[in-house]
Amino acid sequence: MLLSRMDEKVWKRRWGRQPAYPLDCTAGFPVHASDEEAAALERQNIFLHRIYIATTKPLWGTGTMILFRNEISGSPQGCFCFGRNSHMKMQAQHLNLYYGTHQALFDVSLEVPENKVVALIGPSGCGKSTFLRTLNRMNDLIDGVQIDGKITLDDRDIYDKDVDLVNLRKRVGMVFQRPNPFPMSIYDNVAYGCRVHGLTDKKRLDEIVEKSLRGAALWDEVKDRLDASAMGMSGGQQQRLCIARVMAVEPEVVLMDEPCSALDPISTMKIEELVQEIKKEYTIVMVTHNMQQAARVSDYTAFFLNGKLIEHDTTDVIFTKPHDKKTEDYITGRFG
Ligand SMILES: Nc1ncnc2c1ncn2[C@@H]1O[C@H](COP(=O)(O)OP(=O)(O)OP(=O)(O)O)[C@@H](O)[C@H]1O
Repeated sequence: MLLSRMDEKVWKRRWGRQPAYPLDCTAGFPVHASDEEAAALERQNIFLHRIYIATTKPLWGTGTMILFRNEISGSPQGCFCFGRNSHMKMQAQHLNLYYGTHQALFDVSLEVPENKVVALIGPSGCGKSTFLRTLNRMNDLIDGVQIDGKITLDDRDIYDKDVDLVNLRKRVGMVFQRPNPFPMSIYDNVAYGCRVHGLTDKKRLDEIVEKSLRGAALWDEVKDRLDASAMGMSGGQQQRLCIARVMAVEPEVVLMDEPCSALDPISTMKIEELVQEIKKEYTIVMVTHNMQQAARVSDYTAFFLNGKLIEHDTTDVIFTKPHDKKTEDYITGRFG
């Protein structure tokens, strides 16, 4: 008998908090029981006497999973997840990628929870940027790239034939390693994407430009020179401008490929603060070489090596008690 739902009042009384639905299980065994089955268990007090809590584990999401085992046999009986279980905004499943005959990604499966920051780490050439680019099909622009596997955005495969790439890249925006403002005014940089998508109303554009620049913590610095060229800004300002430009089209996911690698420490700090702030509204996947940065800004960390995803977990777990020796060696600077 497996538990997946219990009477909420009973649960609340016992655990002092509301259970979260839908429940799920990452432990690799099913958790389905009807309400009647769960209630029947409760009536018989089976929950109390025969099943005990064996493990609590933070989930790849935002919840905690309690795994129940049979007290006598020790076999898993089910699990219960509480806390809010994040919606998985994007999921890669068994992804392989080839540049011509060179295979750069091997069977990568990774979930990206909504409104979280996922850091991709690993030594140079391990496939972080390649993986990042698969999330909005930027690799399609490279000749000879072949992909198999699946990547979903809100459960829809982004590699389906009828997916509109312009719309996909609006929903999944990208900030590059080096700030790449367009050679035009600050205002026009931010308004660019909206205009491409057909927005011409000046008042609406003004609102969007201001909101995006505020969102990118840049408004106060540039509000009096919106018509000045973006090329005259500092590197850190340019990178925040690029983030504002992405935010202006209201993406759901923001991909960042080492967004601070060309920036000084103060600009880096500003971008990190910005990432913390904007994750309330966006889901962020960030490639970084900087371990401290991954530890500071991300909720989850995925470690890549030689095109393989070695492991992924909460950032806390990856940095304090990784499961794989290779991860530990990399985190502690023994290689890479
Ligand atoms: N356009 C390309 N054509 C052919 N091979 C490529 C291309 N881009 C990347 N690769 C190869 O794919 C592998 C993964 O590269 P990728 O740039 O994704 O790694 P990375 O982990 O992001 O590295 P870095 O940290 O140095 O940016 C490498 O072997 C690289 O040489």
